[in-house]
Amino acid sequence: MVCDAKYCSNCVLRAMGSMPEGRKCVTCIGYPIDESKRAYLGKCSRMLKRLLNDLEVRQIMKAERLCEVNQLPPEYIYVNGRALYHDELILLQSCPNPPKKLKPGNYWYDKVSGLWGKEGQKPSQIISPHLSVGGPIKVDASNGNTQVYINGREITKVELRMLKLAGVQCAGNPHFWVNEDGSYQEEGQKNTKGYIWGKAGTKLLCAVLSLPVPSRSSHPCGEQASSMIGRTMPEYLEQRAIQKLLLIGYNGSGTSTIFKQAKILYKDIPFSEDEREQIKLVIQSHVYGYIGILLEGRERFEEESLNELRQKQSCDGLTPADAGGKGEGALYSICPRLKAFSDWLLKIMASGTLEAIFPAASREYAPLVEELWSNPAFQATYKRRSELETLPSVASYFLERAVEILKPDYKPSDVDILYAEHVTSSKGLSCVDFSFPESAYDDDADSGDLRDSLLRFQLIRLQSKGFGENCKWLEMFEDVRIVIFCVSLSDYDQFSVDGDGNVVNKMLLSKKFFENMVTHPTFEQIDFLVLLNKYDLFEEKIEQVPLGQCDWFDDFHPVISRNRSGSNNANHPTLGQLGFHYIAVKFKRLYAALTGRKLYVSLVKGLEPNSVDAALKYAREVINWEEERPNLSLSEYSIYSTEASSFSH
Ligand SMILES: Nc1nc2c(ncn2[C@@H]2O[C@H](COP(=O)(O)OP(=O)(O)OP(=O)(O)O)[C@@H](O)[C@H]2O)c(=O)[nH]1
Ligand SMILES: [Mg+2]
Repeated sequence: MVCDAKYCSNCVLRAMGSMPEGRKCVTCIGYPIDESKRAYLGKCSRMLKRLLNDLEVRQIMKAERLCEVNQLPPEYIYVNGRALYHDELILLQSCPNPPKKLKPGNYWYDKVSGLWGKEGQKPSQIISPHLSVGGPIKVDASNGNTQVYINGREITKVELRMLKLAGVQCAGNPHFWVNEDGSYQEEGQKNTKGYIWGKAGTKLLCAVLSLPVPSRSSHPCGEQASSMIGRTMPEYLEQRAIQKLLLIGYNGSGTSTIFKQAKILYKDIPFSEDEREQIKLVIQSHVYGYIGILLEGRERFEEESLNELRQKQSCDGLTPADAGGKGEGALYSICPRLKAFSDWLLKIMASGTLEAIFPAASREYAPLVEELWSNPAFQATYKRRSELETLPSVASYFLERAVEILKPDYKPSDVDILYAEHVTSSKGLSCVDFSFPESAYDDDADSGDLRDSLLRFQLIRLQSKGFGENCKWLEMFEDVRIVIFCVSLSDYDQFSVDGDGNVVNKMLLSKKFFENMVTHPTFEQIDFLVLLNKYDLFEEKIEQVPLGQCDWFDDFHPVISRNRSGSNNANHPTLGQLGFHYIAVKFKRLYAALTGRKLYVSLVKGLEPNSVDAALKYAREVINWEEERPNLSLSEYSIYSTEASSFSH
């Protein structure tokens, strides 16, 4: 702790004596510690644990942390440009919500709101307000250049971005007065204009932007999804910066599926009770929607078969009355009660208010759905569901269990949630933080594995629909460690309408989006990992539909061995494997041509947990390689500094 001496396990106890101040040579006792070692205070080494019993270790570590001489010297802490006095430091450390991991250095503190940060940097935390410590805050405390002010401090770009996204009017260089609860007003005015952290979305934004939000103790009822971030972890883990992974992809590429998989894989409670209740309603309204599509189809089939019947009759010279209007057309006809239900449902769907009928609908109509499901006309329609273009392919998964799902006491399973569409986030932005669980099977090196299990990651999913014309607000993701770009392999024969109203191949739309992203200035220095997703569908499809359906792939001429018969033999790759490698190379070449850099590519089956797990671990590897490069020359100390790691390139 003091002199950097190192001892072998035979001498260590003799050299340190009874350790009244923790680990120090006998001659160093009474002297302050080396500040660069402060982070190790109270964290016992393995060697000492071997030499002493549990109780002894605990006592020594406690002494090391708490003894007078090992405490932070107040004169090393500057707040708003002035060194602290002893009492001020005590006040700061003993307040209900103290700065985390206080180290010697220069800090700024906004006493009104409690915002706290390192001098020249954006806020890192919101601590207890109104503490009388340090000098008055300076305008340039955080080195902002936005001409927008909070409590006399010019705020940073990232804070301004957050304010704008949170809906705070920032035109005309305003000076805001922000209180500890987030209520704000313009300077010189009396009215509170709103609450900065009031909306759930704002907390999420702050999490993504690495900006602090008020701690739960000051907001006992403000339990939000994102306020879990950084709070469920033991404090020592927070010493490391969170590694952000940005997950993007063209519509339907599978980003929300991968996001949900990550939650299911890595969170003890992937979805809270509240979330499940919400998701249940979404799933139920989808199922009503699918039933509506089938009912619409039923009307069409009924009409078609009636028309056919009429044609046949007029050919035979009969009038409809002669035939009695019955016959084949009846296959698709339903009784008046079900017809009334059908009319009602189709009307609700047409008016776009399907979601509004919940949760009342599940109580009222569950028995009718049951009756409908066992109705022959409905079943006949269900058999022809592949003819209904608007029915998504996941519909069958839910429709098979429609009766159960539409009951009021239905509880969605994780797999239901995985398959359900549009349950991730309404705003197109969602994030989840996690650590890879320690695994006994993973690697041989146990310490490496442990280290990895302590690393924190944040997966941020951004829906492509939310991107503005020029992707301006992508800037807020400048500190992500990797961009995971998801592509649906099965899109190569699909078409969609682009922004200009043209019908374009979806793989080409994905490619265009990829080009826009990799050349975006924000991502200039950031690695990309392309996930070629939906490999399960692709494998099947490529056997039926040539890859050349997409113009970009028109030079795919695989050499197919005669006896490939779908085997996984490396000498006889399947058509699916050949196609995957071909497309991977296409993306790699495109990326190299645009950026001159190396692209990482991986194959994924989004609906299979193991596959997503492997893909995200691959992303972690890429980050690790990247990290080892610039950090080789830095001292051990910098590993623990949250600033040094990601922003050095
Ligand atoms: N068969 C198969 N289906 C998948 C796979 N990954 C995703 N899907 C399905 O593809 C559909 C679209 O996936 P999403 O995860 O919603 O895609 P998205 O990127 O969120 O797209 P948007 O919701 O349009 O933004 C869903 O019905 C998924 O269940 C996969 O690997 N295999
Ligand atoms: Mg989706």
